[in-house]
Amino acid sequence: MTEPVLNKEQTDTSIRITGESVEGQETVLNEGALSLLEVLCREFADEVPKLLAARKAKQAVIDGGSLPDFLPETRAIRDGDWQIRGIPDDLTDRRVEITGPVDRKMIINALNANVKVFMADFEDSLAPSWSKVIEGQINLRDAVRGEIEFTAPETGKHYALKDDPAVLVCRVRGLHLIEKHVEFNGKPIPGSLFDFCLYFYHNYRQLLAKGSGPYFYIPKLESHVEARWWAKVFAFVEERFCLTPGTIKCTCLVETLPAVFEMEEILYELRSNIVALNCGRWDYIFSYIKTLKNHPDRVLPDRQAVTMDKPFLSAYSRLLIKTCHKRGALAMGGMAAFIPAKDPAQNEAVLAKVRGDKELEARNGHDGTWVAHPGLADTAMSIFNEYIGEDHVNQLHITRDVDAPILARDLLLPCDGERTEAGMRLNIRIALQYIEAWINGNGCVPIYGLMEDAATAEISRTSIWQWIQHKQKLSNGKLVTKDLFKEMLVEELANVKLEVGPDRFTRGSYTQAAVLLEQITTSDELVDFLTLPGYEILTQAD
Ligand SMILES: CC(=O)SCCNC(=O)CCNC(=O)[C@H](O)C(C)(C)COP(=O)(O)OP(=O)(O)OC[C@H]1O[C@@H](n2cnc3c(N)ncnc32)[C@H](O)[C@@H]1OP(=O)(O)O
Ligand SMILES: O=CC(=O)O
Ligand SMILES: [Mg+2]
Repeated sequence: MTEPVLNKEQTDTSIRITGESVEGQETVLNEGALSLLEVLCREFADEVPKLLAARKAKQAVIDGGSLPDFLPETRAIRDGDWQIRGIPDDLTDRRVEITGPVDRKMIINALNANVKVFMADFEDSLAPSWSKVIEGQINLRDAVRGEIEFTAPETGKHYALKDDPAVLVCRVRGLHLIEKHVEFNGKPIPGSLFDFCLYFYHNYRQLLAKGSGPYFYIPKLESHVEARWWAKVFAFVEERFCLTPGTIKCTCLVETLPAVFEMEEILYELRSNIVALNCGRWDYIFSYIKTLKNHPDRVLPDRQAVTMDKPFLSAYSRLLIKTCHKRGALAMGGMAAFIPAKDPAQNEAVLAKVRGDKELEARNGHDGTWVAHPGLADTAMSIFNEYIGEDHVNQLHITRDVDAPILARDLLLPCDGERTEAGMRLNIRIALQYIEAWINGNGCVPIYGLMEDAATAEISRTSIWQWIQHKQKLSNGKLVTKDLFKEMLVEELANVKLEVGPDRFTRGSYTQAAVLLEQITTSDELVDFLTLPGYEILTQAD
């Protein structure tokens, strides 16, 4: 049965759609979905600015010289004997998950890849223009119904789902992002509520009917109070749709420094709905820079030197595993940013790096990992197969009980490594090219053989900001200043022009990207997320 269609600005609810019409939007912006969106906004939207303000208040204390620590007031939760509610059958084996934006062709490729799960991303890898967000929901709706097909206009190649596709998990936007094309009572609504509402509403019945369920990845949480907000959203929706409590399942990324100190509490707040935590290492590194931005002894080296074997990152991975397994939750690893190279010899080197990274995760006791590209799925799969063995489907039995306790100071250890001119210039070129892609609607791009998305690019631009603020000397003795950065920016913009060629450069928005990069790198206040000013540019014509 088709539901009534609502056109731009014509709802009888307090929800107002201000975005331009997108082809096919009537299938996802229908009366039922908008009516759920309205109640969700009425119940929960007002709390989001308060949660964001609480982040700022906590940050002010750390900026004043304190370091993050485990919370004394929640000790009883950490000491208590409790478990999460349980893991549905189709989420017990997550040894390899592919991630990718909600582009139609990529969704089909991802669901067909040799992986257990596909994380369909409205976050780090998506520049959330109105059309991309709506098309993404249409694509996922079609995918859930097994009706997704695509023919590439350039090649004529036809894409369709194979039998037995990967399990679908939808990553919604973080709490800091708004969806400005939808207003509730005259104000833009939280992007997270929009993504959650549409994916849930259009797919929960079909997913449950085939033995799966409405599964979500929740990004960039900073506290258990934010987790409580999500728990309330889930419980509210379950009750409204007469679903058994715990039908909605989520995996939370632990990808901010504040959140690593509240992992037990996050699991506890969401214990009815949560099945796993995930080491979102790239945002975590970005958050380490951001959270400790006033601490001169915590300045990071070149981005390439910040690898998962560094003590502070190793402590993060091991504590996450220990915490999850104690509570019956899975502990997912993260993303190696390498992507396959066309040249076979170079590709061997890429696969060796991916193998090393995945072995470290599997050896630590992670239950699964992420790959950015189907060409890496077999490599990750073979490593996790080896560690998980024939008798298990995950590593929940690895409790890490014999490890020495992991303390706050382990999570906060400074990271050694050089700060080089080459590293600074590379950060500039990466940030420039990524911002240029993002403001033109492409949230994930290959740059110099690596996958770059919002999280990796944040590291590049905040590293430079941090080096300027803390008057770092590069390994060649040069002092990092705003002026040095500006000089390098001009030079690296010229280098990017040489690399991409004059045609691409002229067609693109590199100068606009350089202006934004200069603003956010030389401002004394650290801009919270590059996607906030980026979103203004991305949507300025709307
Ligand atoms: C920090 C984090 O949050 S990590 C999570 C967010 N990041 C991501 O999800 C990264 C997703 N990955 C990607 O977007 C892409 O792999 C990129 C942009 C890095 C590279 O893309 P491309 O340059 O197009 O890769 P390439 O040309 O090698 O692709 C080959 C094929 O694999 C497909 N492919 C590549 N990556 C993916 C993916 N993640 N999912 C599905 N299909 C993919 C391409 O669509 C292409 O298909 P085709 O041969 O049918 O045309
Ligand atoms: O979302 C993942 C990350 O590494 O950031
Ligand atoms: Mg992230």
